[in-house]
Parts: sequence; C-alpha cells; structure tokens
Amino acid sequence: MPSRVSDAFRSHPLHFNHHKHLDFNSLKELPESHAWTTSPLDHYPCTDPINTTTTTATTTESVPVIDLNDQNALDQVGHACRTWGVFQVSNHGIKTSLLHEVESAGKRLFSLPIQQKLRAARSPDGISGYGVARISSFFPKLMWSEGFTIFGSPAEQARRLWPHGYSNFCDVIEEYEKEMKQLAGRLMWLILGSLGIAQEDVKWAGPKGDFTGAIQLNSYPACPDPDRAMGLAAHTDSTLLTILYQNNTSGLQVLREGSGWATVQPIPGALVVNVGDLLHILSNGLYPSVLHRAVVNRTQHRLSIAYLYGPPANIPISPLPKLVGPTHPPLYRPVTWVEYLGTKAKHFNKALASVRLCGHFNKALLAGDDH
Ligand SMILES: C=C1C[C@]23C[C@@]1(O)CC[C@H]2[C@@]12CCC[C@@](C)(C(=O)O1)[C@H]2[C@@H]3C(=O)O
Ligand SMILES: O=C(O)CCC(=O)C(=O)O
Ligand SMILES: [Fe+2]
Repeated sequence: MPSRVSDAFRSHPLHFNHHKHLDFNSLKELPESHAWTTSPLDHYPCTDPINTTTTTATTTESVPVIDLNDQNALDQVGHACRTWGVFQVSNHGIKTSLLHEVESAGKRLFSLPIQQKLRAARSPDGISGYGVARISSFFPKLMWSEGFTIFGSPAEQARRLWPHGYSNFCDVIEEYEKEMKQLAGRLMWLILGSLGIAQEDVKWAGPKGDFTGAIQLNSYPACPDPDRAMGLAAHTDSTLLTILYQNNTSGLQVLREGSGWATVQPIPGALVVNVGDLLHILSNGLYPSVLHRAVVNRTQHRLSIAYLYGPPANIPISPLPKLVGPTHPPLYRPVTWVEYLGTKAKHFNKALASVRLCGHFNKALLAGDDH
C-alpha cells in the first residue's frame, strides 16, 4: 500500500494519449470525441448504489451563503452541511488580491500553446501536472476542460512550462496553498464543531497533524455546442472538504436531493465549500458528500481553482467515536486518504460504497464497474 499521497495512483495509472488533448480555442465545432449525445447533462453514474435513477431536473434554489463573522455561523454551517453538502463563505479572510493573482496565474498557464502545456503533462501514475480529469477514464466521451494539479511544491512543473520565468507562478501558488491550508483547517473545525466535536475528540489531529491539500486549476473554454458538452462530469471529491474559487462565470452545479441540480452562482470574493467523501465517513454519513459537476457555455471562458483538503496521508479515517453508539453503528470501515484516492481511481462512484461496512454494498456492484 503506498504511503504518500503522491503515490496513491501507482496501482491505477491513467493512460491517456496526448492526441486526446485538444487545442480547444481552434475548434469551431464540437468533435465527436467530446459530444455527450442524449441528455448529456444527466450522463453520470449514480453515487448511491440503491438509487440507480438519474435526474435531469434543475432547481432555482440557492446554496446557502454564510458570513464567517456572523455569530450564528456554526449553526448555519451545520445546517448547510446536513441539507446541501455545500455552502459559500464570505468574510473568510483570504485577500481578494490573492484570489485575483491566482486567477491570473491560472489564465496565464492555460493560455500557453498546447505543446508547451504538454511539457508538464501529468504522468499516468502521478498526481501533479497538466492533463484531463482523473475520472475521465470512466466516461465514453471526453470533457470540455483541461486541468492542472499541484501537490506540494509547484516548482518542478512550473519550470517545465516557463524555464526562465517560473518564480512568479510559484510564489502565487505557494502563498495560496498556505492561506488555503489555514482556512481549510478553520472550516474543518467549524464543521466538526457543529457536530459537537472538539479538537481533543480527534486523536489523530494533534498540533502536529499533517493535513495536506492539492490545488486543481480547471479551465473550461467557451464551447461551440455547450448543450452537448460536459465541462467536468458529476463526482464527489475524495477529500475532507474542498474550497473552490470560481471566476465570474457560472458553471458549477450541485445536486440537491429531492430537487435537482442547483447552480452555484458566483459571488465576487466568496468561496464555495464542498463536503468531501472523507468528511462523509468521519461524520458517519451525517454530512453527506455533495455530487457536483461543471457545465460549459458558448461565449465565456470559465476558470476555477479547487483546494482539495485531506487528512494526514496514513491516518485511518473512520466515523468519530462520539457519533457512533448502539443506535448509530459505524457505517464505514477505516480508510486512509492514500488508500481512498486509490479506491476512487479504481471504483469512482462506487468508492464510498466500497468502504461501507454493511447493508448496501455487495461484490456484484464492483463487478459491474465499467472502467
Ligand atoms: C487529491 C486529489 C483529489 C482529486 C484527485 C487528486 O489527486 C487531485 C485532483 C482531484 C480531482 C479534481 C477534479 C475532480 C476529481 C474527481 C479528479 O478527477 O481530480 C478530483 C479527485 C478526487 O477528489 O478524487
Ligand atoms: O469547476 C468547478 O466548478 C468544479 C471543479 C471541481 O469539482 C473539482 O476541481 O473537483
Ligand atoms: Fe470536485
């Protein structure tokens, strides 16, 4: 079993030929390779093994917006996690200037010629670098997006992109990583606090607890046929939580049980917070991870920057003792972040069910994997 997050994909490499990487800006029509025929926007495998239906419904309900300086923030966060699995935050303490700098750094990167971006291509079993979303291999069609993942120092990849001028990119990314790690920690304790969990209840999260995060830059070029394309297919994140910055173009949608897909409207300066699968496990299912996707549009380029926050790599994550008892048996077995990332790479939407202790999951489900 690999022990480092960067080795999580060793046994599940993602083999994608370079010819699958397109120069989006030169295309006037949607190529067949990217055409998600028949109801493209509901073309996703279901996360719940019991409920195999898909939904095309949309809703105008809006995701909660929480002012972190509000004295009721704790309760609001708890309510949002229970009912939506996602919320937006304002007054989060991240300077607008840093958000704009990281947005410009992302734009600069994605506007490079494709051959230059491919110099920093993510290796099939690696974590960092330029490439298609890891989940692409689970879908018959390609997504209308490109991504760049950074885990740890951005220097190695940035040097390949800009051999003589990479330091500005690195400085911005490193500053962003530092600020995001701090905010993610604050949000995690706020979220756990809303469940009555204090820091001392989480044995592995002592002052030395080495939480880590990856940065995922996502670019969604304007698309000639947006109704038949998919920016990023529906998925949940394999994280404790994800903090997402989106530019002023909408595209992120979240699935609200019983209602349908809700668009997360960009609010200048606000950040989106998603509940990930590991928080779902830690909370014994009280705070379910949110299914989300990104759609594209005909005229505007969209950029998003996700900070994917996880626990120390090798700590087994299981439902918190305070949340289990005779009437609330633990629903998930312990799993480390490294192991879970590998499981997601292998089973995708069945990963969470595959670590479920009893009831819903059975081997037949895994046998049905269409990887
Ligand atoms: C830590 C990680 C989570 C992630 C895989 C990654 O190694 C870095 C990229 C992340 C991302 C972002 C887009 C959606 C996603 C499913 C994917 O393909 O790459 C997530 C992965 C995840 O949460 O499982
Ligand atoms: O671009 C978006 O809004 C979603 C990105 C996302 O879900 C991710 O990076 O995990
Ligand atoms: Fe995501």
